[in-house]
Amino acid sequence: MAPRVLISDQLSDAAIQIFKSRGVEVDFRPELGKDRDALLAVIGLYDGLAIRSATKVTEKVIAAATNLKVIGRAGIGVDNVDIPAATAKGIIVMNTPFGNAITTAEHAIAMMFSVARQIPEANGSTQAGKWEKTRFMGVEITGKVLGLIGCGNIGSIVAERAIGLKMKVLAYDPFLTAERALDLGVEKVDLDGLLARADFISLHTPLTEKTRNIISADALQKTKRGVYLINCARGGLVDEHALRAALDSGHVAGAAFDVFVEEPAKENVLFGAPNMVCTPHLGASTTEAQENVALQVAEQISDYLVAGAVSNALNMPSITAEEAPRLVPFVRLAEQLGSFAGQLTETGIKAVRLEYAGAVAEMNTRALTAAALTGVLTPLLQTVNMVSAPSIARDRNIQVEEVRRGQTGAYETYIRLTVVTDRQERSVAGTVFGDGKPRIIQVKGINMEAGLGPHMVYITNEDKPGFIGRFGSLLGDAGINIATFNLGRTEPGGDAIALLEVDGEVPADTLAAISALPMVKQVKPLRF
Ligand SMILES: NC(=O)c1ccc[n+]([C@@H]2O[C@H](COP(=O)([O-])OP(=O)(O)OC[C@H]3O[C@@H](n4cnc5c(N)ncnc54)[C@H](O)[C@@H]3O)[C@@H](O)[C@H]2O)c1
Ligand SMILES: O=C(O)CC[C@@H](O)C(=O)O
Repeated sequence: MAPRVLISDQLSDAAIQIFKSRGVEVDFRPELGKDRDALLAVIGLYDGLAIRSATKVTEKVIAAATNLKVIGRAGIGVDNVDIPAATAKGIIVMNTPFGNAITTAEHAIAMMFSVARQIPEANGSTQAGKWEKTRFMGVEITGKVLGLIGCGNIGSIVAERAIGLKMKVLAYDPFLTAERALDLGVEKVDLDGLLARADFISLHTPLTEKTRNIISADALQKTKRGVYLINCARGGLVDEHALRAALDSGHVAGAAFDVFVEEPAKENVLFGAPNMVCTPHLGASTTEAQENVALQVAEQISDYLVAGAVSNALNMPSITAEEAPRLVPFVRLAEQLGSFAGQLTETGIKAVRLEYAGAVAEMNTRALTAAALTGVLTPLLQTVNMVSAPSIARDRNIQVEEVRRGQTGAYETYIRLTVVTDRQERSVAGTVFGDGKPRIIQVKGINMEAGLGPHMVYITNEDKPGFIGRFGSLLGDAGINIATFNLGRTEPGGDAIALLEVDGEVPADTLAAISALPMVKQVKPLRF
């Protein structure tokens, strides 16, 4: 059945064409972004959801989204999506991090000129027939200092444009490296240094607990008298009440805001302040940017739903469309190894260690580790997948370790998974053969070779004569057919293991009878 996607915000037509051309069924219902109850009523029908900023994907929406696999944000900010809730439910959240960056940077520059020359007010006054030539005295930006708070995708484009306009650019961004600052031609400074020196300040960070009110009343006091403030990033980065006071007192000469604490901003403390320029979150609103983000989001959602490729996900490692087909058998192997160990683990897990050797060490091991953790956790939890497993492991303080090395043994590819509990370490290793099928090749360091089917039985026993015959009779008496039988042992007469595929579920009394055989140490039915 073709996957179904809902577009619940205004998105360029380009997205619809892409979905259709990829064989994805698409419903374009932008009215649902503003009607939560209507969205709740239908969201259960969809595998994918494409949004901009109007749709609020809350915990409640996610709880109702029983089939949803992916949420794609045509844009950058994902503050309208409850990512922890989506992650916990195994839903991928993607954005399009570059598609509207130039457009938004241009908006910030346009806002800087607008406020420096009071263009909106001068426009209103002129068209009202007032011709107030002496009222609108502006400032030049040439030679002025622009302070950027946040110098990522958009901030760095603003920096390039501002340098082209002959401004001196300072940047405060804890994640900006000295090399990148040098490349961009900006001076990396601390926040207080920026506040003290900037003639214009432009914000380009996400809204986080660290950046909320980064421009507070206190920060405003540290700025130069006559400073201009531009915010085309997120409402909440600036304390709006403190800014209003600073505009009224004339300490801040002007401010240009595209974003507000509450949106849509129908009323706001900043409205009507002296030299305040406002736009209704138009930063990304150009034909070019909207086409870019719509195309990108539709491609990303389709790639995931149709081919399993993951790009620009905020809660899952990326998997390219090219690598997806090669990765799939290893994802299956990693998940099976995890599931094998997870089903045998009965006490709290302290750590999971993954060793990748040979060609698989060069693959996307983050994705494989996510698959292995899914396998480990699935027997313990109701719903877990590659999206939610790493965060569940983190929440439960399970230490996850990855080791990668070249080929060491006979197998071209080799993955060993070890689960560490308070009581013991249990490891299981596997490979993928040329037929693309995963095989188990080692359990507890004992070599063997077994494929995994839906019903398996795992036995540890002493390597003594008579075990196979008695064990086979017990299964035969219960009417259970053996499909495959694989054995391994440390040494003749030492520890032995048996891994069988059977054609149905083994009844509990048969398992009990097997477990009562004198040489048997452990019997465990496994499901895959
Ligand atoms: N107005 C609009 O329509 C519009 C359009 C696109 C993006 N945006 C917003 O613009 C902002 C920037 O987007 P981007 O694509 O450049 O993001 P980005 O992730 O590329 O850059 C953000 C930068 O902020 C920095 N940063 C994080 N925490 C910081 C802190 N405490 N102090 C200083 N810097 C910090 C990061 O290191 C990063 O370099 C986002 O909030 C995004 O949602 C708005
Ligand atoms: O979709 C929009 O118009 C705004 C997008 C912008 O806020 C973003 O974060 O990408």
